[in-house]
Amino acid sequence: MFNDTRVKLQIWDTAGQERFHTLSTSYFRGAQGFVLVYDITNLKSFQSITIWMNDIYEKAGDEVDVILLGNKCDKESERVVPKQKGEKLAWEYGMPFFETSAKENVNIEHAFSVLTKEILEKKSCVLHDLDIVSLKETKKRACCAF
Ligand SMILES: Nc1nc2c(ncn2[C@@H]2O[C@H](COP(=O)(O)OP(=O)(O)OP(=O)(O)O)[C@@H](O)[C@H]2O)c(=O)[nH]1
Repeated sequence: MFNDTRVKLQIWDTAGQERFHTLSTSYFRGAQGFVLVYDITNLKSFQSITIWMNDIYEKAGDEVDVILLGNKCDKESERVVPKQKGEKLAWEYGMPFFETSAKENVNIEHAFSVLTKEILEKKSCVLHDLDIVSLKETKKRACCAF
């Protein structure tokens, strides 16, 4: 629930396709938000984030909302990606960042709430803009009719 509005999320998991970098463009088309997840115990997964960001910008546009998650934060002893590196990367792209643990349910709900809120805020902005456009158009038509 956001401001008394019930929101239904439709979440698509890439189900391993990302390993071959063969994600169908239908994953990007029409998506309003992206959750980019790396594994804090796997450097390669962190390094791939930049490639995915470029893909998202290219295929979904730079207006789309993205959040970055460093998952498996319960495995502190196996960590190879410092938290600051995740924070810095997220800062460079201007996106929210959280370390999460899907296993221990750390920050998962919060992360999705933040993404949902960003999407909703953007949507209400667009609707507001559309209102302004249609108002202007109505006025113009009225003017021409005289
Ligand atoms: N310790 C720990 N293990 C996790 C966490 N999240 C996922 N795992 C484990 O990591 C492995 C991979 O998890 P998946 O959810 O299949 O990861 P994925 O990247 O979505 O895998 P694909 O769907 O094949 O792309 C599984 O063994 C999970 O149990 C976490 O937060 N902590």
